[in-house]
Amino acid sequence: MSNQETTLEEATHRINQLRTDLIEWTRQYYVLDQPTVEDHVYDESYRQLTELEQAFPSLVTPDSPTQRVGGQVLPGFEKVTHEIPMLSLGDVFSIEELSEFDQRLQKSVESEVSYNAELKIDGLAISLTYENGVFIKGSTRGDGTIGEDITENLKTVKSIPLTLTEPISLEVRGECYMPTKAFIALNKRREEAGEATFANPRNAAAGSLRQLNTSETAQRQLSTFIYYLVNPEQLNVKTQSEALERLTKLGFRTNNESRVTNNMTEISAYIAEYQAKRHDLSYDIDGIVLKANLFAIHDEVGNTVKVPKWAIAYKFPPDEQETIVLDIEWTV
Ligand SMILES: NC(=O)c1cc2c(=O)c3cc(F)ccc3oc2nc1N
Repeated sequence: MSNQETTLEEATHRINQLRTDLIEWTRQYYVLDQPTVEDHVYDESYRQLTELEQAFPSLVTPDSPTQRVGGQVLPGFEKVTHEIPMLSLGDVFSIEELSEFDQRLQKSVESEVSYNAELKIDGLAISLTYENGVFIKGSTRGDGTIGEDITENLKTVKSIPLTLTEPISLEVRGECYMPTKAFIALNKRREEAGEATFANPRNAAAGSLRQLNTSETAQRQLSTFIYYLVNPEQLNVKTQSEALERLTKLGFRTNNESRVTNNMTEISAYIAEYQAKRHDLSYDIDGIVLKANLFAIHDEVGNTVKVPKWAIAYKFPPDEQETIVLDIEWTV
């Protein structure tokens, strides 16, 4: 075999090994929050992969970790139509209103309604589409029907898998957010650079995803929690709690603070627990989301034009910490 072929074969073998390692290490660090290798080990492998791909461009694949860095400056964002509208959640602001929602829903269906209770992440709603297990499109909610194609920016978000653990085609939805630590560091950098700071992590995440310079997005340390499987029957999943388990197995980052609750007592306890824990979390939440756990109930009660009738968001009252910050800003 000529020298070139041998190195091509070696390169193929070496690239596959590096890619497998880097994809697994990325998943452990960014999806599971359980890194197993030191940064310098990751960086050295990444450097070798980049070098080999530059020497053998034909060996680059869409799921290679090197495809995440962005580095393009986009002319703008294409529009995307959501085949299935991306709705918003109805809001309630008290346990009484929540109880009324629960009673209304219990009355409109025969079976006992149990809810999957989830933290309401304060970020930006996104939709991710995969074809045969490969990430092909990501978009914002927009007005629920028309969103913006931000695929290139979402590729830089390391908790978003570029390939799934199974070669299936599906759409999922979730929240893209900026962790509190990343938000504080970003605002510090911006302040030092004499740039305007972001008011909160949600605005920072939105601003980061709307960057036309994708390498800027790549530096914003965004993360995700995926919470919605658009076609659960496709995967033969019957409840929201099962859907979250399935999404995790497929390689998505899901929030593991969610819990099935069977009555208002358990719901109130969950709300009290996370209202107390709110500032110990590494990300902002602005409430709790309750979803009828059984998908059969979703089909039975359906949606209004704007919101699902099988889910509700309970918003936390603004806590003193936020009001103090507002006062300081106001006086300044
Ligand atoms: N911010 C959130 O953490 C969060 C948001 C939504 C939604 O916006 C949402 C909107 C729908 F039409 C249906 C289900 C949903 O479930 C959701 N679940 C969540 N955990």
